[in-house]
Amino acid sequence: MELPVYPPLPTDGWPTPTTRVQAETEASCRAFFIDISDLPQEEIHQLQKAGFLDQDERVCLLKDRHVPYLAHGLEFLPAGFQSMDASRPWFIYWILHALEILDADLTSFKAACINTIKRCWSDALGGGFGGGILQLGHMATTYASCLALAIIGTPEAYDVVDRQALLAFFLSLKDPVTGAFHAHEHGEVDVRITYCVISIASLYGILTPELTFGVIEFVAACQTYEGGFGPMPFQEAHGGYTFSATAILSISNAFDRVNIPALTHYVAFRQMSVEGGYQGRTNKLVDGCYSFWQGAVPALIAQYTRGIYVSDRELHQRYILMCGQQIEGGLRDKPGKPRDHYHSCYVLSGLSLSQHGDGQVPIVVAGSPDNLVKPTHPAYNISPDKVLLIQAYWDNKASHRIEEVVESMD
Ligand SMILES: CC(C)=CCC/C(C)=C/CC/C(C)=C/COP(=O)(O)OP(=O)(O)O
Ligand SMILES: [Zn+2]
Repeated sequence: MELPVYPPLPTDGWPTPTTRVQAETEASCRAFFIDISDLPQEEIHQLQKAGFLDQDERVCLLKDRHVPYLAHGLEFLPAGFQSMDASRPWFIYWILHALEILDADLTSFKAACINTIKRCWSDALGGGFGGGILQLGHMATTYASCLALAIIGTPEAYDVVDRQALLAFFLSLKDPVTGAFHAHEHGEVDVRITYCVISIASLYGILTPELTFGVIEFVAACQTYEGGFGPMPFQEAHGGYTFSATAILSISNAFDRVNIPALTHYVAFRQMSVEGGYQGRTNKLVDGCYSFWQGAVPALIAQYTRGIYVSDRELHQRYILMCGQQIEGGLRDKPGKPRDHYHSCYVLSGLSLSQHGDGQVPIVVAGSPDNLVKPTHPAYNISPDKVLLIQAYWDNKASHRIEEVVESMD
């Protein structure tokens, strides 16, 4: 008689449920990796008619379907998204950024986006932008609001932000023990929220020593034995936090404070060898949003990886194009999952980074050459031009202010 194994193994023949779902995911991706040379001519014609293949039988980014899906999301959300009423600035950021990557015209949305974000400022409730009108200010929705205004990129948009009130809001949520930041009063403290503060403060010209005090020490303490970063010291490394930590280090020019070879190893091994996309953490499944959260790291550390860009960019783009697109428009986590605006934003951001790298490596465009999209800044995830524009805007204001003071002294 065969002896039992404690605890009992699953009865479906797989050693663990994790092994089973990984194998299922690989199989579902393989089904999408069409080898054109294997297809009958009739099927090729159908895929060309559907817009998925171009005349030369190369896979296409369905720009003409993603743009209307995204634009429609600003004006209408299905009932199933009701719980997202506390995420209005997030929708605005996700959609505007995805549209800017696709080089769509944002003009007709700008005024209503500015009006919505303006009304989310939470004056009576302690400052910050909330997730909706009359909602408590929160660091994550403040981050999304300020990024959306930076994408809109006009003085009217920038001036929605009272920078002194914003700085006061940030400082009110600084944790005196760790130097990191709370998401809201009594809320969680982690490296993601700290990234929200550091990136917005650096875009809005308010990155003061009081704000940055202790931040790099906190970030360095979040690096784990795997080489990635967790939300807090001694917690599991994950793509969302690894991006946040790496972007803070990039903005602060502080890579000398962490173990870069370990980080390089971590991010290189989060790219899945069969699927081509990224997993969020070790032994978990591929997901399109990590095309950005993990996929930004090779760009952020490119100058420290001895001329090697630590991502297989062709394989990555194959995952995005063949597994990440919904044929009706919109992008997704993986085959079998429905499209949504969060994934549309981060899958396209990941595609852009995979194509452009850190801006110093040659561009790689998999599939049709028309798949080329606009670049995104790997640390801020808005257009690099919009980063320069907003930073120049505050610099100019500061120099005008200095001129006024000097003139008043004459
Ligand atoms: C700047 C900013 C707002 C950053 C957000 C970063 C981010 C995406 C964090 C993810 C947090 C997390 C622990 C997800 C795990 O979810 P899961 O267990 O469902 O997913 P998994 O299986 O892929 O790990
Ligand atoms: Zn995801």
